[in-house]
Amino acid sequence: MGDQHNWDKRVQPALCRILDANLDRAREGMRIIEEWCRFGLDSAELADECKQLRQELAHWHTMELRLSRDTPGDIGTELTHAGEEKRDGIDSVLQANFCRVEEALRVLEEYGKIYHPDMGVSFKQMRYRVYTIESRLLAYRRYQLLNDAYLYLVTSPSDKMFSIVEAALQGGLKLVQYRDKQTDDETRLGNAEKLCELCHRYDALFIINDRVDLAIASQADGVHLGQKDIPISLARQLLGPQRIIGRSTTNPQEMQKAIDAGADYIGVGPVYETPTKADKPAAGLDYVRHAAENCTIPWFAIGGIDMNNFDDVMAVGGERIAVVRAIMQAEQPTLVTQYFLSQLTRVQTLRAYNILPNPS
Ligand SMILES: Cc1ncc(COP(=O)(O)OP(=O)(O)O)c(N)n1
Ligand SMILES: Cc1nc(C(=O)O)sc1CCOP(=O)(O)O
Ligand SMILES: [Mg+2]
Repeated sequence: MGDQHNWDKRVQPALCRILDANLDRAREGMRIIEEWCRFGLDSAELADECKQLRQELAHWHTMELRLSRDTPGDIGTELTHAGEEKRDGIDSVLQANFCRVEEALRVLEEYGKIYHPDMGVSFKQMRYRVYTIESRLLAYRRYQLLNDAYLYLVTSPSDKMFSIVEAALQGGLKLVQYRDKQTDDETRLGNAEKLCELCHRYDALFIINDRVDLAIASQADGVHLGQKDIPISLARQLLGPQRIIGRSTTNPQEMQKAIDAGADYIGVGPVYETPTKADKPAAGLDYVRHAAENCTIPWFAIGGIDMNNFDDVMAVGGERIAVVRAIMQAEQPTLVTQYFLSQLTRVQTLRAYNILPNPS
């Protein structure tokens, strides 16, 4: 009986300290995530969900738990590891804090079960809500980046592929597609993983041409499918709602079908004949005009676009462009990227002020 009493006297304060420390950890982590949802993504809905979770955590953070705190006597305050000091960008801040919150909630769930009958279930539910926020936040961010991307680089095989892509990213590019019809799958997967890491380092989206399996394996942000690739509905089943799916279109019927099937963006082309896709006859500027008037999702004019004919594409309503050779074969990919981006912004601004008439 005496032993039991002594044991309880030791366990109870330790339990309270564990719960107090992990409630703090979870609340702080949630706050960091909430700030990004609010100021970085402008998402009132996600910020509100984070806030509600913080409030539920606060509800469990009772005076008894707070009073158990003994910071000077906590041997853990001195313990850090290298990973805590290093953050490469927003993604790594968010990832670190999601891990922190999820771990803390797991600790709260396990130890909470012996402190209060409702604690285990409550923290388990919170942990699943955090997983959902994590997935939604990733998807939200992807779609926001897609919406903001006006220039799309589609790669072609080159010994200098990585340095060209990096140069374009340094110029401000935010959307890259890995297109490679020549290499074996092992090399393709290796290239895709490397490009994905590179793009994410620059906060840019990474899409894979044709191959859903490689998109999943390389953690790409999405896939681009042509008319002869698998249907969008199947790709959606495989990729889920959080990854981007693009579709090539050559005429108004294909455009409408892609929109109805749930494509996130479409390619509109080939605007001009192009050696990069020699087997496809040009769809021409009329199709660009049609897309400008009717397309309800982001669309990229593609095929033979360069600095010389850029204005012609804009004159019929072009808003976003996708290019291969114009950047992959440029002597100065950073400068060409900057040129296109500045021109695309200029067109947007002139249209917003009605200075550049919208084509009829
Ligand atoms: C942005 C963009 N638009 C169109 C295409 C062409 O896709 P597809 O018709 O499947 O032809 P391939 O590129 O696979 O030869 C694209 N890749 N990207
Ligand atoms: C890959 C591709 N798809 C096209 C389509 O219209 O579907 S045109 C194209 C190639 C575009 O290359 P470049 O910018 O070198 O002309
Ligand atoms: Mg294809």
